[in-house]
Amino acid sequence: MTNKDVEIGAVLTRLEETVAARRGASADASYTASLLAGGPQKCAKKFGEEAVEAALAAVSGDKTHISEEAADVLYHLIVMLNVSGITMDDVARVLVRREGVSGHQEKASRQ
Ligand SMILES: N=c1c2ncn([C@@H]3O[C@H](COP(=O)(O)OP(=O)(O)OP(=O)(O)O)[C@@H](O)[C@H]3O)c2ncn1[C@@H]1O[C@H](COP(=O)(O)O)[C@@H](O)[C@H]1O
Repeated sequence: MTNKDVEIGAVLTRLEETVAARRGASADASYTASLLAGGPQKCAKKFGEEAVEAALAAVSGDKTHISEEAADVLYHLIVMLNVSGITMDDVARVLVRREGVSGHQEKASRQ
């Protein structure tokens, strides 16, 4: 495995492409296809469960467990975004817009 193979942007892009390619695949052969077939509700439920599991892992302090649960969260986030018609580029654009804006500053601007 090279450094480029594990570069987070490249990994997430490959995962997003794999998830998109599973649309319409057999739910028996593909776990992703089974989630997508369940629609936004099923994907959101699964994402929520994985997010809670990651939070519990963070409290445990076990670094391997945290990394594994975080990977589950990212996978389920990408599935949930796909079923909602949102791309990672859409999310990236929001993050870029926020760059340099403190959370405190952003919150104050809403009040
Ligand atoms: N990255 C992942 C990935 N991370 C987690 N998971 C699955 O997410 C599920 C996590 O849910 P749980 O821990 O609650 O396990 P579970 O109880 O078996 O799940 P449920 O029956 O409750 O849905 C497990 O089944 C994991 O295998 C993933 N499944 C697939 N991928 C990627 O998606 C690709 C395509 O997978 P398929 O669609 O299955 O071909 C794979 O090659 C991987 O790259």
